[in-house]
Amino acid sequence: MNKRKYLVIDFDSTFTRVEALDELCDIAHEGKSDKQEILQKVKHITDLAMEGSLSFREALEQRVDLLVANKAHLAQLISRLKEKVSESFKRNREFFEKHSDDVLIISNGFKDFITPIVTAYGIKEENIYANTFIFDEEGNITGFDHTNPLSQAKGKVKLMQELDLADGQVFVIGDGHTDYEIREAGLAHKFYAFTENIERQSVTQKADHVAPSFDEVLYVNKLPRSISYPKNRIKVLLLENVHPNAFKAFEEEGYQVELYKGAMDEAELAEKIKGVSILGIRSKTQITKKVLEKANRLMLIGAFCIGTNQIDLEACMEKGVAVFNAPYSNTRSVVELAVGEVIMLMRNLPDKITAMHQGKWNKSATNSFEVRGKKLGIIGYGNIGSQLSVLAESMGMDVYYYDIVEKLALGNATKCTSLKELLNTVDVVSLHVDGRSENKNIFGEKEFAQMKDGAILINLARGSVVQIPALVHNLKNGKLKGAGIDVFPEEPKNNQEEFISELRTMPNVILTPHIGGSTLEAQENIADFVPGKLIEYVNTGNTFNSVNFPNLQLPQLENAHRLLHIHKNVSGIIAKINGVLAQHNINIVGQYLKTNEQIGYVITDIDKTYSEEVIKDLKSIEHTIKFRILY
Ligand SMILES: NC(=O)C1=CN([C@@H]2O[C@H](COP(=O)(O)OP(=O)(O)OC[C@H]3O[C@@H](n4cnc5c(N)ncnc54)[C@H](O)[C@@H]3O)[C@@H](O)[C@H]2O)C=CC1
Ligand SMILES: O=C(O)CCC(=O)C(=O)O
Repeated sequence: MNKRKYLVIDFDSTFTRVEALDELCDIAHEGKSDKQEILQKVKHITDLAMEGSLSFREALEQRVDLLVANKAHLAQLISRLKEKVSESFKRNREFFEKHSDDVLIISNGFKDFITPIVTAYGIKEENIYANTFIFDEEGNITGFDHTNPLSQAKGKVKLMQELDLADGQVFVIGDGHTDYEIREAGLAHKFYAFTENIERQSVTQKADHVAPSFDEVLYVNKLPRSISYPKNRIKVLLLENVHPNAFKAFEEEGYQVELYKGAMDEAELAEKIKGVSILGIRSKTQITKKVLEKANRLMLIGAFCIGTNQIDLEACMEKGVAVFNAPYSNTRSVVELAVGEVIMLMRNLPDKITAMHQGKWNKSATNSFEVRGKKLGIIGYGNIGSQLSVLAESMGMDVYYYDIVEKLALGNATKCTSLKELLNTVDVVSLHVDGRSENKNIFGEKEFAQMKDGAILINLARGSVVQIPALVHNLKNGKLKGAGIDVFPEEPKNNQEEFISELRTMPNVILTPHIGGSTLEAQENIADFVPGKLIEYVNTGNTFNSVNFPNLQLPQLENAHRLLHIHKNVSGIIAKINGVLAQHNINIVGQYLKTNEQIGYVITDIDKTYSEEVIKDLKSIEHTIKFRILY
């Protein structure tokens, strides 16, 4: 038979985010000149007691003496504490209401302010154990009831002995040493160090389990809870120095986040990816089958950039890993760099600048031209290419473009029907195709030969697109006037590795370390955009804008549980899902399906009551890739 489970919960810094006596002191000393000094003293005493370096009785006496508070201050404190209930307790109100017989508040604080706060959550008044203040006739706090065991050292232990909860399992949840003492005395089965508000190493190291939220306690004990999966269990790994806003967004959501400056190679990442639910990368990290094989918990990859050619999107799909990118956030930055390079190269500036640094004064107009009236050829008229078109035209350039799909010309741009036509026509070629595998090496000797003599090449797209030996050859033989290259077939993994390329030291060549999108604005935009997409997928299942999943935009989940089923795209899966639900008499509130060639994604919102059996049956439908429940 399942034993009864008692939850013994601390109040200060656990049920509420704050220490109530600190708050009371703050209220009572409002407007007084020594407020800060007294507050610091009270906080210091609280910390000493929590860490176990000062006996509780002594700490309590010292703090109550410093308070100088009265009943009116207590009323203000209660209003303040109502706003400061810990988030994970707040969202599990239903649990307290339904399990009120098994929840006990045992605190070294005071009933005078604890009772109104916790009873509002359905906790029974008779299950609240705490101290009580003594007041004088004017309502001033003059002391506390010294006979109460909770006002004494090891008070919680004494009280637990008196309570005798031997008919059940006892789980203590708290942030302080006095909570651990119950477990130490053998009066609890487990001590959960609660770290949602404060983490004390002296306490966590003694705990059976560290609980960053109350959801965690409920989850590990298989108790009903308001959210399907504790957010603190979601591990996020961010590589390649993504902007700190991304770290902040995930941390604020309650996830565990780890940040690395550089990229990782396959072996390193295959090791590191274990246990990670969300991976954030930029353009350097290769997500291969080998990495994915080791990714035992991975549900999401965020590309903090535009290109996703570094990710094996199909393998991700087969594993049920959704991928999102930032399709617009850095486009302007790339366009501005392209514009700058067109001007620089037309004026032969890289050579002029190098000469000046060597002390050579070469004032001459030879080989220097305006961009006005020159012909710019854009290959790949997507988000970047078309934006460049507009800016280049505004500088007086004649724009030509070539794309493999039909694209509407912006402004006065001229569409070319073949790559050859474009190459034969223009003075500057700027590459803005994506890094799909078909684009590997598409620009080689044949294409250079089709360019006008003295033309310029700019590649801010992908290093795999241009054949470097052919580029070097055509720079050396003077066919090209110059080049601006930001991306390379082999790029260093981090800023410590050397950049090795035949292009180094070539005349009139701008070499940049893949920084087309590296402006503070772009990185901030990306870090504001991508985490939002990933968090939304975790919380709602929304895949709108995913680059590899069928795109489903979903309504808010209200008063229902959501079943997310990812499966191989074979016929009859939705019928099987509905068959299981019908067999268990479950009412479907809403259902959404989208497929692509490889996978199907079905979302089913159902009434809240169902058994574990339903979940087991849904998970075991043949061809299921991933299944999860959301509430
Ligand atoms: N250097 C850097 O830091 C950055 C580089 N990029 C690169 O720029 C690429 C383009 O970005 P967006 O314009 O946002 O992508 P996009 O997807 O909007 O545009 C790419 C365009 O290229 C066309 N295309 C593909 N292959 C082609 C081919 N062989 N010939 C002609 N057209 C072809 C596509 O049809 C599409 O219209 C990204 O995929 C990424 O690789 C993007 C951002 C920063
Ligand atoms: O900034 C980066 O790391 C990569 C930029 C890029 O190439 C992209 O957005 O596709």
